[in-house]
Amino acid sequence: MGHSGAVWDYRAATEIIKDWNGIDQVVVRNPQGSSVKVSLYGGQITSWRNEQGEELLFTSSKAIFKPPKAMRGGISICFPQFGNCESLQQNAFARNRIWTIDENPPPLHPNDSHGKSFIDLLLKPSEEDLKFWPHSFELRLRVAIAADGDLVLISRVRNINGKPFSFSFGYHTHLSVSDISEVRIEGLETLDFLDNLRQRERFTEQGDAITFESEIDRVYLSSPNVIAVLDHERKRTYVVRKEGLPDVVVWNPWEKKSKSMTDFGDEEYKQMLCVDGAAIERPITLKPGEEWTGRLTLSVVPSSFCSEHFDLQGKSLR
Ligand SMILES: O=P(O)(O)OC[C@H]1O[C@H](O)[C@H](O)[C@@H](O)[C@@H]1O
Repeated sequence: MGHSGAVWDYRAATEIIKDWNGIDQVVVRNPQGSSVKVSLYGGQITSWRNEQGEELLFTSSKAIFKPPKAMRGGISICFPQFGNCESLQQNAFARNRIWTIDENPPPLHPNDSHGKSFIDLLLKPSEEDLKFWPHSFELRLRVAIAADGDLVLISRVRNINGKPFSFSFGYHTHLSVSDISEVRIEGLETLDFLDNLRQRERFTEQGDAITFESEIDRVYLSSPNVIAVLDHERKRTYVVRKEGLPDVVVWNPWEKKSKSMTDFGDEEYKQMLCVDGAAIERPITLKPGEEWTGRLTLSVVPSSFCSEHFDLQGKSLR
């Protein structure tokens, strides 16, 4: 769809296409040509491209585009649980449900206006969902592509239940990298983390920036709101800004685990790094009628913008 006249009309900036299973997928473009795709299956972000049309998120060549699993790649919305617990499937279940387009969402905070290229999605629990997670909620997701190409995700969870409930949440984000051994994360140094590879034992990060030479699956706790993922080979840096999401999960399955995953190529761990803004250690509790908001903004900047300058670029989270 094109747009008519001088005014950028967000309806014209969105296009509905069918995804791999005939499920609707919304493509949102900004006037500069950056785009994001979101599937109504899981509210999963399946693509984020810059003005040059370059894909910025990783998707496995072996991804299985079929419910009931989430597609291996992009960004999946993990709610009401990020991680494992006995009653629910790992990282489930919002990412395995069909969402709807929210034509008339309650207004967002005025600071949450990111131009006019956006779409709003909504998930409510089915009767079946309520049997194993008996808490009525509304989960809203705003997906926006800002004028500068930033990808903005705003999730809102509202308790429409008679009783309080608690949940964890995560944006399970697969970044596309040139070579994992050339990548480092800045912003997590000296933090405490739970090591999922060692029964969630708590450790303190020692070194400088985080680099990769083996499998990693950690929940960094109470992290700063801005984190940088530097890709030396591509000379570009992902800047992750978050709000309401104190924790960061860092995951790479490395060689051995990759080989055991049916929906992931044996060598693909080299081109992927998951850096997930999340709320895990302290679950969010909502009383009846209360609402929680979790915001994530992803930007890509040339690596020549060194990390100390991130806060000087005039980019705030909102
Ligand atoms: O296979 P998935 O359910 O998408 O999970 C993939 C990974 O997600 C998170 O990063 C968890 O910390 C990992 O333990 C998990 O293996």
